Amino acid sequence: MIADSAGGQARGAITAPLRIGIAGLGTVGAGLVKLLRGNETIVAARAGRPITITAVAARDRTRDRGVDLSGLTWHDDAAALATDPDVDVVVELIGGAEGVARRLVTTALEAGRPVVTANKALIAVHGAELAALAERAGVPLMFEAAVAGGIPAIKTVREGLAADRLTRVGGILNGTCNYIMTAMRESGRPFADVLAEAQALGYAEADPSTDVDGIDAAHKLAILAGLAFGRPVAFASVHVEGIRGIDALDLDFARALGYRIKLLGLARRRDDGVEARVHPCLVPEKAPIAQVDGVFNAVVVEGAFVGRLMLEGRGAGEGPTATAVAADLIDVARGSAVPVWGRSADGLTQIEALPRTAFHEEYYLRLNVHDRPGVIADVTAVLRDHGVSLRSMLQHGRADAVPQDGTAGDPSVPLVLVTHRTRESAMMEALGRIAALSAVIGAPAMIRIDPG
Ligand SMILES: NC(=O)C1=CN([C@@H]2O[C@H](COP(=O)(O)OP(=O)(O)OC[C@H]3O[C@@H](n4cnc5c(N)ncnc54)[C@H](O)[C@@H]3O)[C@@H](O)[C@H]2O)C=CC1
Ligand SMILES: N[C@@H](CC=O)C(=O)O
Ligand code: NA
Repeated sequence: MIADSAGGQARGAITAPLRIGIAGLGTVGAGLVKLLRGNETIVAARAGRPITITAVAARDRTRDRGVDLSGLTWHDDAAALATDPDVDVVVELIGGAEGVARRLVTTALEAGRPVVTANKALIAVHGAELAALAERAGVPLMFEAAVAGGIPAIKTVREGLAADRLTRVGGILNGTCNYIMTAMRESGRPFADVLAEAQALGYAEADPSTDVDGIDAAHKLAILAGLAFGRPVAFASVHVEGIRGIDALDLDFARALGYRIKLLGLARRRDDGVEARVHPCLVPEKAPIAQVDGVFNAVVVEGAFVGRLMLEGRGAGEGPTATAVAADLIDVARGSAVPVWGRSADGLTQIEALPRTAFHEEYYLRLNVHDRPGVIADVTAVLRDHGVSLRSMLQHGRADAVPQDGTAGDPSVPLVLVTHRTRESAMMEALGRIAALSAVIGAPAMIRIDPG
């Protein structure tokens, strides 16, 4: 139940504006100002009262953000929004699991102020303690924008599917990575160029390595898994790999084999625990998720009664993300309140995800090998020794193949192998031995295969 702090009046009779203070006026913050002004009448009708901005905080007071901030209180210290008497709800759009964002959200909840945030890092890492704080104060902590931008992912998993026993959740959870890999596949443009474009479009995190190293997707996956399985997932236990290791060759081979490569978040309930992981996957090109391109995200959920569903929409950018923040504000204005993890935070323990040695997948392997007799026999012998059986193999002499060891006539060629399902522990051991073979140059590339 929301206390009077969300407007100071009894439910049903609320007409006074909901006064909000926004910390962070970057892509999302400026987008929120534009949306609340552009859709003022719609928002007020749906919220049951106007939502007005009274105060803001950001790093640079002088920057032109394309929005009029005159008449608003400016705080140089964002944390001051938590105690500003003209602010009913604190909107945190700064980012980061620590620092000023954490301080602001903590202080606001302790002061009995509802909080709306887009900060997945903060919720993924500190969501358990923040949920307890919010519950103790009797105020909502909302974060729809934190997962998959404009897709109502939180609401779907936590509320729409509240009655079911969910068994799987995940999908394409990072717009920047999907944008980069789509552009590399479609136009062969270099990684760095496309990343710069994603940054200019406002898709990337302040430190874009958070995107390309898979951490942002892992934050979102941990949140979704926590909601789906009823307890927060210990973020450090999520297995995370990003897209830096994906070579243009892998995109070409994936196409030749009838797949596309996507950075996926996968959380599954198993009899022996919960898997929570983010890594690139080959998915069959005909699978619906393989068609989700560019900045679009896909959230896939499976439940015992509901079966499988997939939501698709823009996962990053000003408009979609601002829409999600504003929807949370409308919920706060109406007085609706749902516990952070869908159940009481009292005594909630965290889930430790299973280690990668427990994964069980099909694998795509790409080796760079000396093109000489016996190489394939050596590689397949190692796989056989570790109980890994092969489904298919591709070896292409490439026009650009060049000798790598200085010996003319013994050029390197890529060798691609696709395995049947096998335990990752066996695959890790086999790959260690394959990498040590004299005919194998450099580290093998390994990408898991998912049915999509
Ligand atoms: N950009 C996007 O598409 C999406 C972003 N998010 C999340 O929304 C949040 C904001 O992201 P963006 O708007 O993209 O970031 P941004 O980098 O464009 O904007 C951040 C804002 O915070 C301000 N700021 C930074 N440090 C500050 C400090 N110490 N004190 C006061 N203000 C400070 C900056 O001045 C800037 O106005 C992050 O948590 C991000 O993960 C969530 C979904 C999508
Ligand atoms: N950097 C993120 C922004 C949205 O969460 C992404 O690219 O998905
Ligand atoms: Na969302």
